[in-house]
Amino acid sequence: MAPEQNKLPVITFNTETLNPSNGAWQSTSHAVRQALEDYGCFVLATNKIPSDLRDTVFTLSKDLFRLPTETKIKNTSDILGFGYGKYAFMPLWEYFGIEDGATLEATRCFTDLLFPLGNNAFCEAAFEYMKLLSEIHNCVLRMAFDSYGVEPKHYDRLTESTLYLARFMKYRAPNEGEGAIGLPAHSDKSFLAILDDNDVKGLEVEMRNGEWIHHEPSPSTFVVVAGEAFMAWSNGRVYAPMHQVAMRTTQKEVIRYSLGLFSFMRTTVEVPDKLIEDDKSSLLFRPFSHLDFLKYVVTEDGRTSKCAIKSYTGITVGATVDP
Ligand SMILES: O=C(O)CCC(=O)C(=O)O
Ligand SMILES: [Fe+2]
Repeated sequence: MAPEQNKLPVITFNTETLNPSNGAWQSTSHAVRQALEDYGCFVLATNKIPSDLRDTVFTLSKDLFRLPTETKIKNTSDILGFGYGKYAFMPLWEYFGIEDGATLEATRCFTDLLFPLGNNAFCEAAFEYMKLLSEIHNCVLRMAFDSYGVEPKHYDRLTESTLYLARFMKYRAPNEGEGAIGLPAHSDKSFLAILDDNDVKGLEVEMRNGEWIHHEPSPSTFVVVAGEAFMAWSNGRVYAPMHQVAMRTTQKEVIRYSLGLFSFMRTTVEVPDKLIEDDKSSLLFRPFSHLDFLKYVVTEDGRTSKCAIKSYTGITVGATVDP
């Protein structure tokens, strides 16, 4: 599973790898864990999502962005990044979030709000697609947890409490004089994200050594990105990479659409004992409420911190005190 230089590792999920009693499950689980530790990110190749469903969701989601602004802004949320967003300082980027977006109920509420005359085709396709992404998400998590050898109760507790954010994003090409950055460099505050795009380049990921990988999209592949909450759960083993979206094109007609499913835990996130005992390392992150962490992220401290999760709940080990 060694990646080519300057490429993200590629991991395939198929019927063989997805059967836990098959040897391929174990080797794939280790590859997942390795990729999350080394890159915090990997390309997932799977045919679990039918290509016509994917095409339909991308086509129908374009309707969202054609709506008048007064309709778009009706999609609000108390949590930053969960509602509708378009900001003067990020002029290329626009997004809609659906809180609890892997459920039919929430997808229907969102659809009714934005399309009062109805848009059942969007609602059904978006729900079906996000539900499949949530299954892929759970599979990645289960593999990573298995590879760490933590008891299944840890997986059950977290996945039963998961709040999913489904996000629909659009990036336009820059006008003359505008920069290429659509979404500035950040690490995700989620546990894990599964991303997809309309095969238009743009996602760039920083490796541990500071070099940036420009991801080459392709149909039937997704990008899995670990967030800061996963890093804390793993006591710092999983890497939460900085990443950004850049529209490095002068062709005005190029538009990048992306879809993402981000997980947040409603229950306390804590490092399993096994991960401390294994290498006798010290606990680096106190147990924390993931949803409270999202409130911290928008405070002055949270916004200015180099790594929000470390300043929120990190424990400094072996700090020396100046005499
Ligand atoms: O559009 C993408 O591919 C990435 C989006 C992203 O990084 C985010 O929403 O946090
Ligand atoms: Fe992100």
